[in-house]
Amino acid sequence: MPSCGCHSKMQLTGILVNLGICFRGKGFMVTPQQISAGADSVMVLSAAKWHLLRRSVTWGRILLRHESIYPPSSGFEEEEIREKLLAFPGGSVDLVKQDSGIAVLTVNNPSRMNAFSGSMMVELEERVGQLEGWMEGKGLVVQGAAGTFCSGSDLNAVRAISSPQDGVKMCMFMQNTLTRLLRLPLFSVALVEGRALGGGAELTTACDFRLMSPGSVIQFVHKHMGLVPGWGGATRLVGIVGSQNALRMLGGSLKVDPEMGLQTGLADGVLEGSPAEACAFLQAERWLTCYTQGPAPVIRAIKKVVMSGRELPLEASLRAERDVFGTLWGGPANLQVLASKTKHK
Ligand SMILES: CC[C@@H](C(=O)O)C(=O)SCCNC(=O)CCNC(=O)[C@H](O)C(C)(C)COP(=O)(O)OP(=O)(O)OC[C@H]1O[C@@H](n2cnc3c(N)ncnc32)[C@H](O)[C@@H]1OP(=O)(O)O
Repeated sequence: MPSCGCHSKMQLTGILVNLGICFRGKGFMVTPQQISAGADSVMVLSAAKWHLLRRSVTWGRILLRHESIYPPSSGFEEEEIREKLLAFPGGSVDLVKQDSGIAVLTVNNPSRMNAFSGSMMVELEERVGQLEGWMEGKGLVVQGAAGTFCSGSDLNAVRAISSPQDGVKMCMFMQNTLTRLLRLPLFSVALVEGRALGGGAELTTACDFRLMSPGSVIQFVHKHMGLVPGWGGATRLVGIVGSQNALRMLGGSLKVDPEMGLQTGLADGVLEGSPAEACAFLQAERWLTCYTQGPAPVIRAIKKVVMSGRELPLEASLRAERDVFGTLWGGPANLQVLASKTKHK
């Protein structure tokens, strides 16, 4: 059992406090004040608790601190990959943060059916970083420009990044970015118009929800490319539609239309007909607003606790839920409601 010497206790506790995770319980808790006073009240942890706690700290650090899912030891040198991708310019990924707390992220490369050039992959990571720092954010609509969603990687870039090593590096870069996108503490919806192909289909799975317009298609064309999803789309698809439907969609490279999307659960809603292109975004924004009405801290906390339930082992998730709860109990939103006549019609 690791001797939980004072230094490591302080180190561990420091990590917990740094993560804003303060456990309360029998002898098990140190307050930030105690830490600054050189706490020695952190009890020696049992081996099992030490392992569990370390894992939950690791989990918590990755979930809450936007850390990379690939450490440098896995060959993921983010700066090196970024430089390689910037060698393939074209298009843009645009972000508008609205006062309503709902942001709009647009994959903008219409001459290429919104295919991701290398520089757009870098821009996507930068936009996700901006959203991670947007404390007022409650919702996000991800869309494509010019009435179509995204046709995956730019094939010109794909042909140029053809070595397995570079392909895997691009894969890790996009997996990391899309995982952080999905973990944003806000409700995200992919507004699918036209086609979402290949990596574009994978991008839809990195949002909490998907809304499809009439005639739109989500298609995992990877098999036709001699590939499997590489941006994390297969992993997320299984969680969304289940393994059988995932096998069908990937193995059959099925063209998922709005009807099949609703049947399988890949689509959470279908937009109304023409002039769809005129108000598709407004419909999506209105749909999202049903879930993002309310104080930003509460909306963001809801996403955090659901994310913990989705990704963490039971006890770590319960602890994360408790800590998020602790940030709201007795907070402004809670006290304001308690001060009024509380009735939920
Ligand atoms: C991990 C997955 C990831 C990867 O492996 O790296 C991928 O996503 S691989 C790419 C997967 N995507 C595709 O294979 C889609 C290829 N494109 C098409 O099938 C069709 O273009 C379309 C999307 C079905 C649209 O067809 P259509 O309406 O007939 O329009 P065009 O074909 O004429 O396209 C207009 C214009 O756009 C260019 N284009 C379209 N998609 C891409 C792309 N992915 N990369 C680069 N360029 C693309 C297309 O070449 C046309 O350009 P011009 O020929 O210059 O007019």
